[in-house]
Amino acid sequence: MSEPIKVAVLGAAGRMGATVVRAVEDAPDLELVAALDADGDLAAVAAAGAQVAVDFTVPAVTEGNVHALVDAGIHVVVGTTGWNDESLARVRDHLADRPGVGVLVAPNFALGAVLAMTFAAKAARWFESVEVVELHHPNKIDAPSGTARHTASAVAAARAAAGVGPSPDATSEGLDGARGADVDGVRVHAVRLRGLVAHEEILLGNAGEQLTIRHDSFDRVSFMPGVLLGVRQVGRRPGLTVGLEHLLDLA
Ligand SMILES: NC(=O)C1=CN([C@@H]2O[C@H](COP(=O)(O)OP(=O)(O)OC[C@H]3O[C@@H](n4cnc5c(N)ncnc54)[C@H](OP(=O)(O)O)[C@@H]3O)[C@@H](O)[C@H]2O)C=CC1
Ligand SMILES: O=C(O)C1=N[C@H](C(=O)O)C[C@H](O)C1
Repeated sequence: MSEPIKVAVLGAAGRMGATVVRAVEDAPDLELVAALDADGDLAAVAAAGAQVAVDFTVPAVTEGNVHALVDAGIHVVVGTTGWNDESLARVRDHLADRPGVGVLVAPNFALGAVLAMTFAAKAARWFESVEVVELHHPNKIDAPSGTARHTASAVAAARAAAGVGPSPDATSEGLDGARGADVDGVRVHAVRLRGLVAHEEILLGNAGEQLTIRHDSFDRVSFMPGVLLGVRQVGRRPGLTVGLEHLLDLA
């Protein structure tokens, strides 16, 4: 058997980070060499000989972590949300100067969530109306979720490519926020409720019919197969990859 991949986890005391630490420790082909939290020194990741770092921290620090790790020649798997076109472009530019280094940014590592997004994008051109509802635990700091943003963008791109116009909406008065956030022209609604983990519904409507695509993560272990797939593959994918769908042959 070949040498195990040396892995560091950033945000290791968090809900996701702690789950990733356990998953890496349980994987015979991976070796946990560093586990850092907010008070940790990023230099410890390179000092420990990490080949791949997994980032589940907070939107305010994740981009800085990625740039520092890329400088150190360490591949990065990022689950932290809050990324946008500009921050992704900065990482893509940085990687152009570091050939051989791979970064995977995925808003959702649950296989079912990736499939739900893919199915929604495929269905979107055939329906007059599409809206996205995401439902999460109330400790989540960003809204709407990274998954919902990624889904809405994919739906919008698929509709634009097919020449389908915006969902009909006669709303001309009401309270601010009642129609949710506008992501590339697709309405996205965020629910925060004690007891939930991570859930998403894509509602697609035509006259006389509705298709609902729903995914539920009941436990954070649901994200682990995708995270470990990313850890195993990121070193073989130089440059920036956005979305787990690219590793699943679904893009
Ligand atoms: N891609 C995916 O599949 C998934 C993505 N997520 C995303 O992952 C992120 C984390 O979620 P979750 O685990 O629930 O959040 P938590 O708040 O539980 O965890 C975040 C952790 O990061 C730590 N942290 C803050 N700053 C730093 C830093 N500079 N270096 C290292 N660690 C730091 C925090 O420490 P402290 O509390 O001390 O500040 C905390 O322990 C979110 O953006 C969430 O949206 C979540 C689930 C799945
Ligand atoms: O914060 C969470 O919990 C989650 N965050 C990700 C997101 O914002 O999409 C993924 C999943 O929904 C869980």
